[in-house]
Amino acid sequence: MSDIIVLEGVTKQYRDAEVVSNVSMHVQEGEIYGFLGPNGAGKTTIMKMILNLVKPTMGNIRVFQEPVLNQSVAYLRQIGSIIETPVFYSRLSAWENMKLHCAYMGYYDQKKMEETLEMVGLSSCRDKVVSEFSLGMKQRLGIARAIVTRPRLLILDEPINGLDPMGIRQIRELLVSLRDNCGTTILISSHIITEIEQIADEIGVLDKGRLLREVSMKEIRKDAVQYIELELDDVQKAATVLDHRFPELNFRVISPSGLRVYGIEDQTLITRALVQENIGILNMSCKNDSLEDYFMDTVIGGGEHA
Ligand SMILES: Nc1ncnc2c1ncn2[C@@H]1O[C@H](COP(=O)(O)OP(=O)(O)OP(=O)(O)O)[C@@H](O)[C@H]1O
Repeated sequence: MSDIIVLEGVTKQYRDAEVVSNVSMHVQEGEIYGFLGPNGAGKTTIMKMILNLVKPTMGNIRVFQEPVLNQSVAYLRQIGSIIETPVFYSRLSAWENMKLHCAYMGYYDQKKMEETLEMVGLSSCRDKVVSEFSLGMKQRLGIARAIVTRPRLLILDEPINGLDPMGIRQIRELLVSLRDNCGTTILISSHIITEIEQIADEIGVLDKGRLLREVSMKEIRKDAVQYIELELDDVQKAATVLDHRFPELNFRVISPSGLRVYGIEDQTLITRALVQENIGILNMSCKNDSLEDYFMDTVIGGGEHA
């Protein structure tokens, strides 16, 4: 697979603030690349630079193997995007907005437009004016507009903002199907890490403008640590008991009622000890480290540069 987006040593400075610092990243053709980072990490700024909406202060960006600065507008015809909140002609209907967008992109395919509105669940509201749309409906329309031309590359900044659980699931399935059936490459940011975990092939973790990690989901799953999570009626007492009885045990209190025990095969030893001390076990489950754990460890641990 070839790289469809490459950033080399990209920095963006606004006055005296460096909001993106020396970022190098690679998005391969046909993959879903999940962009994670706390508020203000620089995700939107990087997406804007890829779309040539903002110029980098330093460094190189190549899209489809060509430097962005040398590209003609034609390269934008191969990209669908949502950056921040999508904006529409609010007095026009969903259908009219789609038509205008297609005309602007030099693409008119009525069947595809109908199919796309169906894919995002908006067929029944196609003639409604956008000013009467809810936030979630506008978000769906933004996604429809981004994918109607079946672009080679999709850049989606927080596309599931404001969607209800069914909408989130529909969009998740839609993105996976675009990757699997149309070979679309997708760069997506979201604060809903569990959603990214379900669809991404590669992850980039950004914090304070620096790319801390670039890693495949396969790699994250391979290294995922197994642990037992216990919900208890007295976590502090449980921690004292475990400390005394099993001095070598690796465990961590994670919330006022939760405790995690790592690297243990026989959980009965622990549960028996807790029950003997009259500690109530409200819930117990065996889990793997999630992408959220990886993200928290990377950002809070201030992981090394990718
Ligand atoms: N035009 C601008 N002028 C000055 N500073 C800016 C400008 N645009 C963004 N910034 C700053 O750049 C930093 C990164 O912003 P950016 O929107 O890229 O972050 P983000 O990771 O997308 O955040 P969020 O998850 O909150 O959307 C922020 O500190 C922001 O205030």
